[in-house]
Amino acid sequence: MLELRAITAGYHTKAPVVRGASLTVAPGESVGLLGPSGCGKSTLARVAALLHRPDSGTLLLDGEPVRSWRHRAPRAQRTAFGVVFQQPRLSADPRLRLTDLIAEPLRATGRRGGIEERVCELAASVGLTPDLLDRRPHEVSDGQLQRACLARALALRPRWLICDEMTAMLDASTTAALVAAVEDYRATSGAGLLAVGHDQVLLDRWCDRTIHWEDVTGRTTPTTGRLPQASGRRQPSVVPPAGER
Ligand SMILES: Nc1ncnc2c1ncn2[C@@H]1O[C@H](COP(=O)(O)OP(=O)(O)OP(=O)(O)O)[C@@H](O)[C@H]1O
Repeated sequence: MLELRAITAGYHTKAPVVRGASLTVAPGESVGLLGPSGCGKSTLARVAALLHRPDSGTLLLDGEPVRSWRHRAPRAQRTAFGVVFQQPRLSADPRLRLTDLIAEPLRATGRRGGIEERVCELAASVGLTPDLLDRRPHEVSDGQLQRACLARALALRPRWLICDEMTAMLDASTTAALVAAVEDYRATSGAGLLAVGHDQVLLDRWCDRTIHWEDVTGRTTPTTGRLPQASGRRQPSVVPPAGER
């Protein structure tokens, strides 16, 4: 269980951007987090992934309070998370070939043997063809680079996936392919998912439940279900609804 309780966090202690946020993701559950731009979703997602220390509040991982963040967190906790961000070009070292980008977590955790095979397996799981693996980030499209970033996030077989607007820059078919790759991984691993985004249609179709920022900060109860017709936004037919996968 991943539990955030009354988290307050930000970049200046006198002016936190997240105040008293609480949410829970059960093992194997997929939760969508919706909210307007700038409300603090990414900050909260970074707290959940142990990448940003909160000013106050509690993060419980399988019932154990997390006491350290970033490199100070125990390896077993750090590697329990796979994180994919919105902008792959900001999270990929431009000097690395995609094969080395995907292998980064394997090398960082001291794996010696079988790295090449594991990279090939991961690349295939996200739909990256072998010819792309020798290229550097500037030689591939945003969608191809995001596939590599997802493969990197899956490299250590995380128990929790945090996807922070993973598909915001991508077209419908690449979005569908990435969501399918995440769901295939979750189906075999039982990993839980926190998917942050602006697109309620996508999150409703992808996740078991969708929570709104106001709910996370404590005023109403979580919601599920479909976007009202009045929104006027089309549902991307390429992403099967939760429950039909
Ligand atoms: N590293 C940082 N230093 C200072 N302020 C920051 C930093 N990162 C984000 N902020 C500020 O914190 C607030 C919340 O940002 P955050 O990225 O968490 O919001 P968000 O809901 O994810 O937004 P979006 O949907 O546009 O990505 C914003 O006002 C932003 O300007």
